[in-house]
Amino acid sequence: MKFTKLHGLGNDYVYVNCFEEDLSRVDLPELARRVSDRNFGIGGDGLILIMPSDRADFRMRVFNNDGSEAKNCGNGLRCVSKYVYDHGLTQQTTFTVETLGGTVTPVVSLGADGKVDQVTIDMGEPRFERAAIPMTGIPEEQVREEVIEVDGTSFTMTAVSMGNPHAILFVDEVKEEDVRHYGPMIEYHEWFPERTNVEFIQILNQEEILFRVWERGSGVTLACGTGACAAAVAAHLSGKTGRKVTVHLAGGDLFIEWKEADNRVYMTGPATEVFSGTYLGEIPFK
Ligand SMILES: N[C@@H](CCC[C@H](N)C(=O)O)C(=O)O
Repeated sequence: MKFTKLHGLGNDYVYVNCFEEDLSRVDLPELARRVSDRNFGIGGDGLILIMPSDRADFRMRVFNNDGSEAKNCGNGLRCVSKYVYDHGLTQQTTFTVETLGGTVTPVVSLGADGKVDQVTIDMGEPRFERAAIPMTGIPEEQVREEVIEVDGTSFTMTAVSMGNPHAILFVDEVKEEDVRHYGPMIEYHEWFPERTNVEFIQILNQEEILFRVWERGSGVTLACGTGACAAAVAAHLSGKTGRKVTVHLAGGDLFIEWKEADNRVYMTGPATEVFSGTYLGEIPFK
């Protein structure tokens, strides 16, 4: 199986071009676990398939490194955009990509070498109702600056769906050890029937947020695009930032704008291709 390794600010996935590779008989969750393994596989935060779509120009499927399938992935979308343009699957600098969370429209900007450098993506409208996250409780109610208690510690949390669930925790100081300790407890908290991504954010000023993430199904990663969008939305809702912010992630910066005119969230950031190769490990069939 041919693959390409790309990352968005260090959020790295193994990408397979399914216009060329037929994975229809493959056990995809198991393949994701195998290729993601950093010792026995290729290594990555998960597996992303670039596929034909019958309703958009392309389709993206995302599997976390535990094999669970996610509805959306911001860094993945930027990398898919880079891949399809740089590898000649499209000549257009804007196109549509179908995900389980809806269809999005990336716009790529080219560097001096004619390859994709930055990608801006209309990530759609954020959702706040408990039913949309999903969270237990009254379906139409929103969770805004609510207290969640884990292991004797209280966090102020706002829940946002960007096609996938995000628990945004406002903290005075982002600490790596807290992400590793409390992240998994909140991911599996009984309030979240489909688990959740967990973001720890520290507001630096009206235009900047410091951000660390515990991703559902992948653990600590260096960046999360949908998480950065959700963090920008939650911070603005609480009156802590404006509508345009720079989010400082462990792997670098993303620029996020939640536009008032259309209520949609726009994410801009880089995508990087690192290497490609042939996976010689055993392919698990269904
Ligand atoms: N890294 C991603 C999100 C990947 C999926 C997530 N772990 C989930 O299960 O929802 C991003 O950049 O958005």
